[in-house]
Amino acid sequence: MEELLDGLNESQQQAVVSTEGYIRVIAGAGSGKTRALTNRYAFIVNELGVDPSNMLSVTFTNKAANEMKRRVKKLVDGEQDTGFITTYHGFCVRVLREDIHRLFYPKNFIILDVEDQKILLREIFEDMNLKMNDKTFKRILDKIGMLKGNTHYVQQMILRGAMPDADDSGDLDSQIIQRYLKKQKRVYGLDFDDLLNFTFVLFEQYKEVLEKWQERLYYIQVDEFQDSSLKQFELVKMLAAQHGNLFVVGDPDQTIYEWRGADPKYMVEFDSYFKDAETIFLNRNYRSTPEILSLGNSLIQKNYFRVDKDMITENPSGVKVVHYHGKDENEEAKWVVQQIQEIVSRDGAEWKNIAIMYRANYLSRFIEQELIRENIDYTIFGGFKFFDRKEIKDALAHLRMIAVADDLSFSRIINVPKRQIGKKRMQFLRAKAEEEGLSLYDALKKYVDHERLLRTGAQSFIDAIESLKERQAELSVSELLQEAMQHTGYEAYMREDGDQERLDNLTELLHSIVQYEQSLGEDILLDEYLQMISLYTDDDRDNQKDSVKLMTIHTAKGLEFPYVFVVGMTENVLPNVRALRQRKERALEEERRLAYVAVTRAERELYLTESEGFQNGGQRKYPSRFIFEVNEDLYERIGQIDEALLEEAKEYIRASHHEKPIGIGDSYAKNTRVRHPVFGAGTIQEIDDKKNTYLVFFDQLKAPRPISRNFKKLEKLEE
Ligand SMILES: Nc1ncnc2c1ncn2[C@@H]1O[C@H](COP(=O)(O)OP(=O)(O)OP(=O)(O)O)[C@@H](O)[C@H]1O
Repeated sequence: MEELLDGLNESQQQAVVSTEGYIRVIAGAGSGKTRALTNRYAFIVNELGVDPSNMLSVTFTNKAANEMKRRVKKLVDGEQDTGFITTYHGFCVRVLREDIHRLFYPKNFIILDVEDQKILLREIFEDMNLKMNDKTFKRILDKIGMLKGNTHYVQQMILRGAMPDADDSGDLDSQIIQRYLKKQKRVYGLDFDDLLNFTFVLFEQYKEVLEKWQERLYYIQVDEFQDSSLKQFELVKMLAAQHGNLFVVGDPDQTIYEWRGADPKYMVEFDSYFKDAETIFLNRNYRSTPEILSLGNSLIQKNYFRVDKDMITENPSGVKVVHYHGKDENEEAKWVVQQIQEIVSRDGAEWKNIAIMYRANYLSRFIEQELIRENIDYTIFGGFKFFDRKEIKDALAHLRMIAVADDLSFSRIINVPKRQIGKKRMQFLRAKAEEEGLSLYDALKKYVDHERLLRTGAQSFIDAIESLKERQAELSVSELLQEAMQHTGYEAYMREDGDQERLDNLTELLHSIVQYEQSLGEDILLDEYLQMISLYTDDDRDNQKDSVKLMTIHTAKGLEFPYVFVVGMTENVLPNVRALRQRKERALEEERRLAYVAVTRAERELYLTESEGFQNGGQRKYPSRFIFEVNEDLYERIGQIDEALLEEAKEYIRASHHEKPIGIGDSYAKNTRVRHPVFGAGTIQEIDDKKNTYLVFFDQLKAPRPISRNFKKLEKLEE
């Protein structure tokens, strides 16, 4: 027990031992929530004697899940199954693998990523003789996403047997979408939205399945809860209903996915959903110097819709934060790269200790050019879609052929390398498969001696796959992949192709599997591996190489680096002008939270940079309002901003957007009784006009808290 509490502060310890009931932990940036969550998991297993299969631990990414598994394994008996440390989607896959047959889907359904979705759409476009381009794809994918915003469509997909022929009566887009659903059903593929929706439908229609999971999961904990969507919240709420143990951790100030449905409200109003909910605050930051933290605090205070909480730190003082202003993009890039070189030679820092962050992918370009010029090795996180690369998808399709032999994987590799099975022969196979209700692979096996398939590589392909299928149990996943690449001739084909980068990528894939096998310390099953990979998203790339790391702020979530550069801090970029146009003041707050996330990634030194010039639309570039919002004493400025430009910038900012959200809360008099969504009831003790705050003495807290007068959720209590 001591071991699990050792080195934790009082609030962290409280979080670890709070196992029963509904509990929310509001944990600020760098406050050690990962450590608290991991130790809590171990506490429940080791000290309460609960089996890990009775516990669900939801993380935001697969990478976070793997990291947590690794840490948990060190604390609990290594043999324990940690399969329920997973993402929302990963959990849904578990549920569906057990019971999806009730919805007339096979248990080995496949998971479709965006690339797979595009392949299906491409086929449809071909069938319908339509021209395709990226824009149409995106439009259709967006529409499909909208259709899948609720569960109504699921009913249509789960009807027993094949779906009826596409109805060609609607407009073109809806015809495409109908065909898409039908194709999806044919390959038994579920995309990310389906995973959640099918789970909901399953739970709704088969109460016993829901009850089974409710019964099984005694303890549920959720990380990054501020970024949960309504559906995700409902899912955990439903699951926790039986045993009533739901523990959520998050930081409302770091909600950065509102644009895709996340809502910090479930965190902020947690106690209105669950009456006896307890709240624990983690507000000691272990990551950053006081200089960096104060700047973060000063920035995020400008948000109206938030729970007021200042982070504190006992870390030793460091250097001041720097705002660099350059005369043009070139100068900005040069300055950043020069600083990086200085940091390395001055502090003996490693390249990988340095991160460059930006609001949008395209902003990496000007920095990249300079890094290349100076011969500095760098890696782009996220933007580089490793698992979307052709050779990687091909390699994984081979593994899928061994595991499920689904039509998508089959179509992908049957003629790579060339086996003389082109369009015509594929049409023949498709027709046979359709007529007889077979998969393409089964149709190939059945008709391999048919004259249409003579003089093709069909037989040797079948032999290779079948022999690997037989040996599946005795080989590890990495061995299977290696053998598949050899026996099917894929590796030889790659070698002939001569693209070294592709070969390197294949080696890297193999390497990553070996590493994964080793880090888990247990054998993984092929099915499990494939499932994990198909749930991977861009956020999950891990990279230990000693190189400077470049990434968008979204990708930086949850990470930390000794030295951080936030580049392109220009008005209209951060805050992003399009987001502002679409969602007005809500977006401005989200943009500010993004800036806050970026700033709070830094441990020792933080640099905010921007430069003059013109934006794409011809608009003059101004420094971001977020720089002006921060108290000036908190940073040092390098580079001269002309008076005129400064005035122009401030005028532009004043004029362009609402200064304050509409409908700000009323003004209350001294001694008014109020209710706060997190702190509960309290009395206004004083009003500070200068800071525009109320000093409120909350009944359940020992010291008063300053609450912004603009905070909308401070309600008057009628007593
Ligand atoms: N009790 C502690 N004593 C010393 N260091 C700690 C303690 N708790 C956490 N840390 C360290 O503080 C840093 C931040 O912790 P962690 O990454 O868990 O923060 P977080 O709350 O997830 O942050 P964020 O939400 O900003 O991503 C880590 O380097 C961690 O090792």
